[in-house]
Parts: sequence; C-alpha cells; structure tokens
Amino acid sequence: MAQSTLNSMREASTGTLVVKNHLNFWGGKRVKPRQEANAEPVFEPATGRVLCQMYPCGAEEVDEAIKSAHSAYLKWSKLAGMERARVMLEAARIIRERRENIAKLEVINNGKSISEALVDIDVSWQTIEYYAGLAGALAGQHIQLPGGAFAYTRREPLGVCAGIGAWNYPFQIATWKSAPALACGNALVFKPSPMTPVTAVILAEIYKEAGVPDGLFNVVQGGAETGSLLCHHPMVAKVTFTGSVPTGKKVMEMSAKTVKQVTLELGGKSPLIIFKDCEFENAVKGALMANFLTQGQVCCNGTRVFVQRDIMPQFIEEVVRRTKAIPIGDPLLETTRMGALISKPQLEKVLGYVKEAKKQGARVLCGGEPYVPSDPTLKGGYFMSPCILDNCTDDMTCVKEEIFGPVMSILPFDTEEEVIRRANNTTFGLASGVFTRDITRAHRVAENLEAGTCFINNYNISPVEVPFGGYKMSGFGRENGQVTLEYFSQLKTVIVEMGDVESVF
Ligand SMILES: NC(=O)c1ccc[n+]([C@@H]2O[C@H](COP(=O)([O-])OP(=O)(O)OC[C@H]3O[C@@H](n4cnc5c(N)ncnc54)[C@H](O)[C@@H]3O)[C@@H](O)[C@H]2O)c1
Repeated sequence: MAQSTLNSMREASTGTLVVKNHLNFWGGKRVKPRQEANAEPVFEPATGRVLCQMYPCGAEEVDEAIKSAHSAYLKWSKLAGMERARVMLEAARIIRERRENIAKLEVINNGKSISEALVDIDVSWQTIEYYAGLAGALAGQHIQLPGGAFAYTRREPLGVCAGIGAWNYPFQIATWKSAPALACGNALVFKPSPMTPVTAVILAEIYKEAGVPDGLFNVVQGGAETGSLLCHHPMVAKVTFTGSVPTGKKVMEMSAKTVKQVTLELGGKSPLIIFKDCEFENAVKGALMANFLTQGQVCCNGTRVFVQRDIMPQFIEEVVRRTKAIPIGDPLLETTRMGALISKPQLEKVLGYVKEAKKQGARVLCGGEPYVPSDPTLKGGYFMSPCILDNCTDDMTCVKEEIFGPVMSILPFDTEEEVIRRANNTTFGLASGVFTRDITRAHRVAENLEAGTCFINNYNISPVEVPFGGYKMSGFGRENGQVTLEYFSQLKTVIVEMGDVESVF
C-alpha cells in the first residue's frame, strides 16, 4: 500500500494529485472513516485545489486506535533495545529509499519547496536511525547500600503516548515524536494537523513494513475535537504536542485531569543579534535562513533581527537585494526557493500583519504582497512575496507577535547590554542567534539570552543529535538528542535486601 500511494508520486505534478485512500491507520492497516458527514476539504496550497477530504475521528475510533496501541505496546516493550533498533533501522532504510516520493507528497500537501522537503525527509530517517542507535543503550544505575543490600534503577517505557502535530513539518514532526517514543518501548497514536493529513499514514505503513507489531504507530485524523479526545483518554500516558501557545495551554490543562506527562513544543518570536564585527556575508545569509524557510512558517525563526546601528545601511541593502531575488513559484520545481503558505486564511493573516505594521509606522523595504505566479495552474495558490520591515520599534505588533509567515522585522541597537535586554523582552523563548567574531562576546550573549537554543554564527540548523525545545511560554520538554529518552521513559527503583528485615514493631 505504501508502495502504491508513493509510486503514483513519480508522475505527480502540481495540480494533478487527488488522494483517495483512507488516511487513518491502526491495527496495522488503513481504516475507513466511520463518519463521512464531518468531512473537511484539504487544499493543495500551491493551487488552492482540493487534494482530499479529511474525516475527523470520533470517540470510538480514537478508543480503537488507543487500544490497538496498547496491545502492541505489551509486545514491543518486552523486546530488547537491540531488537527494537533492528526494526527501526529498517524503517529508516525504507524512508531513505523512498525519500523523493515522500518529499513530493509532502510538497503537494504543505506547499514548501521540494529542496526543503527533501531535507525534511532526510532529517526524518536520520532521527529514526539516531534513536535506533540509542535503543540498546537504555540503562539504569546500580547503587550499593549498607549491609550488602543494593538498589538498581530501570528505565521503563511510559505506555501509550499521543502525538499531536502542526502542519509546517508534517512527516518530520511524526518522526521526531515516534522515533524516541518507539526506541524507549512505547506505542504512539499520532494526530497530524487537519491541514496536512497525507504523509503520517505513509510513515505508519513504513513502520509496519519494517516489522513493528500491528498497532505500534497509529494515525487518527481530525482537529481540536479529536485532539482533545486523545488528551482526555485514560489509557494515554503522555501527550507530546507541537503547535501554538494557546492550544498548548489547553493540552496541558486537559492532560492534567489524568496526570499525563506532557511535552510542549510551541511558538516563538526569536531574536537574531548581528554585531558590527560579524562576518558580514554569513550574517546576511543567516538572517535569510532565520526568516524564509518554509515560507517563514517555522517555530524557531529569528524574526526580530537586531542589527548594530553602524552596519545597518549595508545590512539592509544586502538583505533586501537577496530577498528580492528569492525564486517564488511551483514548489515542485528544483529551482523554487519559496512555495505557497499553508492556507488562504494564513496568507490573509500574514498580509494583515504587514498592513498593521505599516499603520504603526514600519517601512516595507520589499515584498509583503500577494504573489501570482505566471503559470496558470498556480493562479489560486497562497503565495506572497517575502517581506522586510524597517523602522520597527519593540512595541509594534509585528515585533511582538508570532506572524508565522515570511516577514522579517529589522531593529537597530547600540550596545550589547541594551540588545540582550530587548531580546529577552518577550514571553517566548524558543530560539535565538548571534553573529559576531568576538568569541567571548558570543558565549556571553548565548548565556544571557532566555531561549532553549542559541545559534552562534548560523541559524536554523537542527541536527538530530542536539536537543531542541523552549524556555518560557515556548514550552518545555525536549525533542532530539539523548535527553529526549528521559521524556519518553520513567525510572523504576528496585531495592534489594540481602539481610533480615529490621522491624520497629
Ligand atoms: N516548537 C516547535 O517545535 C514547533 C514546531 C512547529 C510548529 N510550532 C508552532 O505551531 C504553531 C503552528 O501550528 P498550528 O497552526 O498547527 O498550531 P495549532 O495549535 O493550531 O494546532 C496544532 C495541533 O493541535 C491540534 N489542536 C487544536 N486544538 C486542539 C485542542 N483543543 N486539543 C487538542 N489538540 C488541538 C490541531 O488540530 C493540530 O494538530 C505555531 O505557533 C508554531 O510556532 C512549534
């Protein structure tokens, strides 16, 4: 099945694909939706055409998926880490083999350029490979106690975990959540965003083909209602969530009712600080990477670009020149660097932020307009030209709120102390960046920024070996890196007496 869906991708081009297969998956197979009445159309962002229908799962379906996950968990959790690793490595191999077709499907559903989607798919198999490598290394401690007694700790899985994803990295988010979950011996029920339902089920088929027990990785489709069913279900031990701050708060609240663990990967409004002693060319490239990947719809984007006043004129000239040259258009073309935004409402929201910024006194240096490509197929697509705003101040809406579109706000600064204070003046804390050639300054700034990640002399690289996650209202818990094993497992202490019981009674 995975093969047949993906094989049809070879000939697929923008504006031609219609997805008809069922998009739910549990018990080791695709499952027909029970209620077709609540169907929601899913759009191809580059054309505005309907790609498929998304049928939200109701309580019975969610319950079935969770029960199927639980029965798989009972088998999977008893395997040795090395046995789990072998299956996961096979899944990674299959993804690598089919990377081009998976990436194409992702592009058609998400609107990002194929050059980026290929990287996302590569990151996905690397994530599974990385956690496969760690599965056999899960271990506890041995602790000696008086009188020959001792204790040891065991790192055990949590059970059935629920994953809820955003639409900007649909396949990658599903692997960032499933790979560490499965490595630790858990099962996962994953709910993708209702706007990007088509690739998570491909991952489910690949895991099955690789040899996981039926039910180990399941996909339930739906929006807020289906998500809340997962957060309330008594058999779910943990919710791992990627999305906005308001939804994250609700997820935490719902999960509290049955004391589920939660990981929250939320939004951001990250600062990128460019000092006058930077390597100029790299700083400009860094600012572009910090703002325009995936049409600016990236949680850790450095959208507040603080530039030291002395180099402001050159910086603006160069960053605007390069931004104007970004090729926008058919996301399946190799030459395209900016595709379509996820939806019409998202496009309108982003354009609304630009309008508001102008009203508040910001100057548009380039872009910020709807973009209509010359190719007639793309006339109904959700494209806009990447935008740079100058003359910004810290109190403007465009500087305070997460826009989640291709809009960079540039802010001048004079001193290090001043810029750190302004950079930290936000409720978010996902990422940050600094460009300077002064190594002591670079590390001092990194230490003082209130964010889960600080990039020094680069931006928006996220290798799987490195933990990723937020400070403040950008969330808590981590994805990637060894530490994530702790968020998908629990510690059992076993105490062993070697002598007689000393009773006080
Ligand atoms: N920190 C990260 O790793 C990261 C990565 C990607 C995106 N994001 C953030 O995600 C946001 C954009 O994604 P979005 O628009 O899909 O976010 P969203 O919060 O609207 O939705 C995220 C997911 O939550 C589900 N959901 C919505 N209401 C729910 C409810 N009441 N109960 C349970 N589930 C519910 C949605 O169906 C979707 O699957 C941005 O804020 C972005 O910064 C964060």
